[in-house]
Amino acid sequence: MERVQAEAKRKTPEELVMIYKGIPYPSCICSEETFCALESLEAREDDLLIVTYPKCGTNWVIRILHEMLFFIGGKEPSIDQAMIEFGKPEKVQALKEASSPRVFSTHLHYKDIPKSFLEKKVKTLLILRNPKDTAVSYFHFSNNNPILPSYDSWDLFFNDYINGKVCYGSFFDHNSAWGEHIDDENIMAMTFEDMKLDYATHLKRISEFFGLSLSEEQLKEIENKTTFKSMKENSEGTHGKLGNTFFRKGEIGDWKSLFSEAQSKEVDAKFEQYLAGTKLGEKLNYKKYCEY
Ligand SMILES: Nc1ncnc2c1ncn2[C@@H]1O[C@H](COP(=O)(O)OS(=O)(=O)O)[C@@H](OP(=O)(O)O)[C@H]1O
Repeated sequence: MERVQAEAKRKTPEELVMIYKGIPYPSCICSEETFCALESLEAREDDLLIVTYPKCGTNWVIRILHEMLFFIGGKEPSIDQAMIEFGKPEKVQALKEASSPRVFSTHLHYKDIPKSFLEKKVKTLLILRNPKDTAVSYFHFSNNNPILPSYDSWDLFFNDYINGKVCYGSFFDHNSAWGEHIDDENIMAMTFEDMKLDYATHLKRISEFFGLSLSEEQLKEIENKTTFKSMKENSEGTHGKLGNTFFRKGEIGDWKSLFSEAQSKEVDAKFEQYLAGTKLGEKLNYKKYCEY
């Protein structure tokens, strides 16, 4: 990872981004070759898939599933914790050979998920977060992670975010396309906010969804190990020098520290256009978390 970051520091902001099938990605860790190789990744019925738009709680849920599988099988899944789309094309071979159960995570839009995952109806946990906190988290992450273009101001970032020009494209496109599948039998959607406010209940729902039978004591232990505080304390070990960047505040409502009223209204308008009246929109509980 340090080599990748050193390489990133030599690139111009434009060079840090590559476009694949119309969507921008961080060029230091994504490539067309890897995307092509992923198309031949065969899913297995016992795979576990986590889907998120960036900054919605991916690392939190990956850790949860690793801890759960540790209790079930006595060892953690062999796959590294990066998104399936990150890395060199050879890495896809390692994913193919990894022993079951495999925990995969991705920020890909629905249309770009390897087809086999859809055909095999792999159990998929979709983690959602309100678009305003997601934006603020993404802004800080972009300015602290050399592989992403950095921004001289929040306003400049906001402009790219609202126009879908950040890596992984538009939050609203991503959410509305996944939202069409929210009732698929193999998909369970859960919000960052619900997890924060009623963690024990949602931890149990995750274990039940994936058919992982855990005792109350085991769930309690997982809960304690995966609090924000605990994950932040261990973040240097799990995420190296970027640990503090991955585990920044872990709060609901931090968007109020940066959004202007006009920016808030712009996001409200996008929500109305893309998600209001949909099941996913309802799940986001937009009024509660995003009212200015
Ligand atoms: N355990 C726990 N509890 C509460 N919040 C947590 C937890 N773990 C991660 N986080 C917060 O999730 C945000 C990072 O999201 P991702 O892991 O999806 O980031 S990434 O897309 O993979 O870079 C980022 O949000 P912000 O703090 O708002 O920036 C993290 O702090």
